[in-house]
Amino acid sequence: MAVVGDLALMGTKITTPNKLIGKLEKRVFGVPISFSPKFSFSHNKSRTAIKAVMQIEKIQSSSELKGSLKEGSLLGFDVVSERELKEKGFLGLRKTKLVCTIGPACCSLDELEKLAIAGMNVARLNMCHNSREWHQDVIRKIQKLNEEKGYSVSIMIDTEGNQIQVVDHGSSSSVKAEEDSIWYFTTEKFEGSRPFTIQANYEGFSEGVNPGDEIVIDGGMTTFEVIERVGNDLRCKCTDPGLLLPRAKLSFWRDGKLLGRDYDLPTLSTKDWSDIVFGISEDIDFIAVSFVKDADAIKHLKDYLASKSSKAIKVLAKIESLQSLHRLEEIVEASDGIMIARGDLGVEIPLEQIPSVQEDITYVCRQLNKPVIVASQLLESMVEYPTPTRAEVADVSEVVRQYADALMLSGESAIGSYGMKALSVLRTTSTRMEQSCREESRQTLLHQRKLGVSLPDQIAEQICNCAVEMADNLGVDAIFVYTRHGKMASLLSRNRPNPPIFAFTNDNSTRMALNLQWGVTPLLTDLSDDMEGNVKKTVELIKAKGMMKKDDAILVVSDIIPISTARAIFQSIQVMTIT
Ligand SMILES: Nc1ncnc2c1ncn2[C@@H]1O[C@H](COP(=O)(O)OP(=O)(O)OP(=O)(O)O)[C@@H](O)[C@H]1O
Ligand SMILES: CC(=O)C(=O)O
Ligand SMILES: [K+]
Ligand SMILES: [Mg+2]
Repeated sequence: MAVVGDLALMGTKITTPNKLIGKLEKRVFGVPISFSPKFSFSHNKSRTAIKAVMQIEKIQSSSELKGSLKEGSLLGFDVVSERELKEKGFLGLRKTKLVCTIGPACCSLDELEKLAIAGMNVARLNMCHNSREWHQDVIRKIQKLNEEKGYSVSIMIDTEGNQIQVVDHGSSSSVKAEEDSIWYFTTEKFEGSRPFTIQANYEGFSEGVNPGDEIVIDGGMTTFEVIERVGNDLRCKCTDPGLLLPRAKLSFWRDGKLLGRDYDLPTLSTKDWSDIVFGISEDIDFIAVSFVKDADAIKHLKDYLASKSSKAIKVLAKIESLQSLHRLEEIVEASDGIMIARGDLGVEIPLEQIPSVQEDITYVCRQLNKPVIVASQLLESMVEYPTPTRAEVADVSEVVRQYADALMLSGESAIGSYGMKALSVLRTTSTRMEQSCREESRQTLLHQRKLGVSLPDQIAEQICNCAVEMADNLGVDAIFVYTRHGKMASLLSRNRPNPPIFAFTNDNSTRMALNLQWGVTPLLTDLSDDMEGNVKKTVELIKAKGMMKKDDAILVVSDIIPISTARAIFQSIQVMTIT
């Protein structure tokens, strides 16, 4: 071991394998590692010493490691990551996660397995559609694939939510509204055919709506002008002809602005609660809450889950209304992640605002360390056609360039004829853009919107910020993190490092939650209080699978490991080379 310098902060000796000295001197010590003055490395809490130590040390040869292997130790690599790693090496692992909406076009065991093989990390079930039995069947098929065939696909349910929409427009398919045709909007149920009548789902839909206001269908598919009120009903003229689809969404506008009406509809309806209870009983991993207005519903649901489910089901807030944009930060803070639901968002804000709103939400999520999914119409043309438009590929690339955690398919996989192809377009496009981001050293650009020292746990945040800076500067092959609840893994991911992050956890719900996190490959394994033992064991297991070779360099970050005797919490960064 060679001593290359003191880290002035703590007077800790920094030691490093000889191979890395050159790189270290030039690239780590050449670039100042800055620490916030607020940050203190060592302080005492009553009866608990918290100590953060940064050490770089060489871990010795494989024969030494072998001795620490416990018989029967397992390393929960999913078959897809394992294959990808063997084929493409550490740097070839895709970082951006992929979510697929499951629907009639992809719900057989065989089709679900094909999606899993093609890289689906999370399966989304939209509770707006289909029966309870259908959803249960899909969930069980995915769990069967995970258990019996070694995949690791997380399951998300997406609530129906409360929104104003068409329940009946006189047809089971789409209906054309012609220019100047007169239509009746009502909540009254009608039997059989009643031409030019649209039944809305909510009694109060016309409250506060005046003659002269506009009803916009599905964000601009068709537009009507209100001519008169007849009781609760509205008589309207079609001013912009177009299509009325089943379950089309209605929004109300005055003088070019959305009519901001508080409908007094709860974010989670009775049906949503019943779907949530169902989801808990089926052991799902994520609940995406539709039409979130503020943080209250999210907090309420999280409290409920904490009391009802032993597993940590993650709650994602869908940003798809104007109201949610006004309360963005509090919603992001309260939730475990965000979905930018561009479909409904485009009903509430002008379409040209979506790209910048998407960028802003993505930025807030990274600052607050919450994973973010960009959803809807990424490859919409592929619902019908086998190739995407160039503009769609450019959109997907832009999402990847913005470092969103995940991309989502909706109709493309649920009802489209080319779901597998669409997933493969997401995979190849994201891999390509990730590669060019690395090549162009976009880290520099990334740092222009520098991560602040903003999170409550400053020690963990600083350790992870420094660890990623080191990992990139040293050009290590992988980052290993040992984490029980996934916090350190997500803090590393937040910095969007060049090398992949292998997150070793002993908690299966942490593993399934990390499936949504950019650049993280979660692995289920036993963890003991002996940090050194954990590292040795996992390295050896990965070596045994032929995934690591001599001279590979790995940066190791450990989460909070209680050392029983000292009652201390120990967090560290280590660098090791495989000999
Ligand atoms: N489980 C399902 N069964 C039948 N059709 C489905 C199912 N899931 C999705 N679809 C179909 O796929 C299309 C797109 O799916 P998705 O649910 O993602 O869109 P969405 O309506 O924009 O979502 P949301 O209602 O959450 O805003 C839907 O219009 C629906 O026709
Ligand atoms: C995904 C979704 O709910 C939307 O885009 O509206
Ligand atoms: K939904
Ligand atoms: Mg929606």
